[in-house]
Amino acid sequence: MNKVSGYGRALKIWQHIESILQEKNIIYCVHNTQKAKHATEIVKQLVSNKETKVIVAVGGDGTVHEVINGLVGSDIPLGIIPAGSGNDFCRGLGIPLRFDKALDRILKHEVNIIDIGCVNAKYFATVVGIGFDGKVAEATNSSKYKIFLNFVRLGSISYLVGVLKVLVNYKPTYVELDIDSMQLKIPKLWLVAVANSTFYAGGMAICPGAKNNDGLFDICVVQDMSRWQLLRILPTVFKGRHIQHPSIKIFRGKEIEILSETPLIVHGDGEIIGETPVKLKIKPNLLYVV
Ligand SMILES: Nc1ncnc2c1ncn2[C@@H]1O[C@H](COP(=O)(O)OP(=O)(O)OP(=O)(O)O)[C@@H](O)[C@H]1O
Repeated sequence: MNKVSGYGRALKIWQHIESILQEKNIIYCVHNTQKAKHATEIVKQLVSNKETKVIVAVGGDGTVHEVINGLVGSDIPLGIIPAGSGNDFCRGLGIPLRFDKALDRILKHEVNIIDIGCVNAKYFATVVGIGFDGKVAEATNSSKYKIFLNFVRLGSISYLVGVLKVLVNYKPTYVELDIDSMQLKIPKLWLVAVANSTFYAGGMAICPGAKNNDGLFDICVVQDMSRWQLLRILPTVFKGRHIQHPSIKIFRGKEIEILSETPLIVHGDGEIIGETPVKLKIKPNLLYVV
């Protein structure tokens, strides 16, 4: 449980969840994260305990990201109580965003297996974003407006505000992109989004065809566009209609490498994970989820 997720929302949600668990006489044990990346350490310990039946992340996509990085390779399933700002992993899996419904789903215990992405030896569940996207994640995660928007229960639009802020000064750059055996040279790249599931940034359907059980990444490349054009297509991303624009291309592949003239910020599941160059690989059927 990450009480920082959703700027305090997670703690309130957990209190409700705990009373339901007690009412239903369900045996559980709660571990609170004390710092960034702590969830990975906690989960690594839990997977070696034979009593562990399900590991439930109570938090946002950042918490899920950390939990996955401790859980992959284990056959213990992951459940999620969405309590963050974006909750895009849940959207992609069809997990209800209401905590009580999400708990009902966990308690039904219908186990599915999904693919997981690997980026420079770290795992991610939803989308890795490079370039403009990385910059937006960086600006949003450390912003005061994210705190405010969470406070007024509008956390999911904080990434949208980040987009508008970064758009003013961001300069597209030259990038080389290898997708399996295909090589692309892109002179004015805004962003590359490599998706294991459809959504990022609080419900934007960046790769509307991405499925987390097909053994493939969907890759969205946005290039050679004016700021004004980018701004105009932004609302269409929520329905995935941006892919009809001639400057936006969707590819599919299993192994991707991205090289750039200047280092570009990379996020995975909304968490900053480094800079280019990056190598990505899909890992089919790696994570059990309920
Ligand atoms: N005790 C803690 N103190 C400070 N930060 C923490 C603590 N525990 C976890 N974190 C960090 O909190 C960050 C935010 O968590 P999370 O992503 O779950 O919430 P969110 O940002 O509100 O949601 P979303 O990612 O869906 O927008 C993560 O990067 C995680 O490393």
